[in-house]
Amino acid sequence: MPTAVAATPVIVAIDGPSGTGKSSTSKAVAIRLGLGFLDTGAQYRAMTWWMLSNGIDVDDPAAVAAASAKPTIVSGTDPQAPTITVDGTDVSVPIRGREVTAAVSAVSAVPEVRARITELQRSIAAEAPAGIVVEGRDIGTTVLPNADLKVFLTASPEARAARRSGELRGKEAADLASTREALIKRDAADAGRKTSPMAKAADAVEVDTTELTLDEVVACVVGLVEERRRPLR
Ligand SMILES: Nc1ncnc2c1ncn2[C@@H]1O[C@H](COP(=O)(O)OP(=O)(O)O)[C@@H](O)[C@H]1O
Ligand SMILES: Nc1ccn([C@H]2C[C@H](O)[C@@H](COP(=O)(O)OP(=O)(O)O)O2)c(=O)n1
Repeated sequence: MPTAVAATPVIVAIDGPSGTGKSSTSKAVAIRLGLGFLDTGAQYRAMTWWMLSNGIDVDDPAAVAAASAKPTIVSGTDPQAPTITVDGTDVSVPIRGREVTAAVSAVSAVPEVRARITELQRSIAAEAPAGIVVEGRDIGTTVLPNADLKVFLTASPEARAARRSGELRGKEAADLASTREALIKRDAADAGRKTSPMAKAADAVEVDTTELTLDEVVACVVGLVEERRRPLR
C-alpha cells in the first residue's frame, strides 16, 4: 500500500555513463512508484537519426545547429511502453543502430541541439501528473537541478561492456574488447564536451552497480525516493 505522503509530483533524475543501468532502473522505478519515464538519450539519438537520414554532416557543428529546429521529436512517457517518434515516424529501432551510436556524441555536443532538447525535457517533466523519472547525462546538473532525488549510477567498464555486448545480436554483435573501447570513447566525449557535460551533481547519490543485480539497484532507488518524498502539506 502506498503511504499518504506523495501529494506533489516527484521528480527523480538518474544520470551516469553508458551501461550502468539507467534505462532499466528508471523504467522499473517508475512502474513501482506510478511515475512517468523519460529516456533523454533516446531523444538525442532521435535527433542524430534525423540528421543522418537527411544528409546533414554530423561532424559539422554549424550544419547540425542550423538544422536542429527542424525535426519534431515526441516521447511517450509510459514506463510500460515508452515510445519515440520523429515527425510522426516510430524510430525506436533505428536509433539503437551502430551508425546512430557512433554519431550521437557529436550531435549532442552542439549547444543548439542541447538547448532545444533540454526545453522539451523540462516541459515533459512539468506536465507529468504524478511525477517522472528522467534519465540521461546532465539531468541532475542542468535539466532538472531542483529534482527531489538525484542518482548517479556507475559500474566498472568491464561490467558495462559485458551488459552491452549481451544485448547486441547478429551483424551488430561486437566482441567485448571493442564494445568496451567504444563505451570508454563515448563516455570521454560526453564528459569532456563544453556544453552540459555528463557529470555527477554535487547533491547526487552515487550508486556503484557493478556487483548489484538490477532488482537490488531498483530497490535502492525506490528506498531513496520514499525517504525524500515530502510530507503532505
Ligand atoms: N545491475 C545490473 N546488473 C546486471 N545487468 C544489468 C544491471 N542493470 C542493467 N543491466 C543490463 O545492462 C544492460 C544495459 O542497461 P541499461 O539500463 O540500458 O543501461 P544505460 O541506460 O545506463 O545505458 C541491459 O541489458 C540491462 O538489462
Ligand atoms: N541527457 C543526455 C542523454 C544522452 N546524451 C547523449 C550522450 C550519449 O552518448 C547519447 C546516447 O545516450 P543513451 O542514454 O541512449 O546511451 P546508452 O543507452 O548509454 O548507450 O546521448 C546526452 O548528451 N545527454
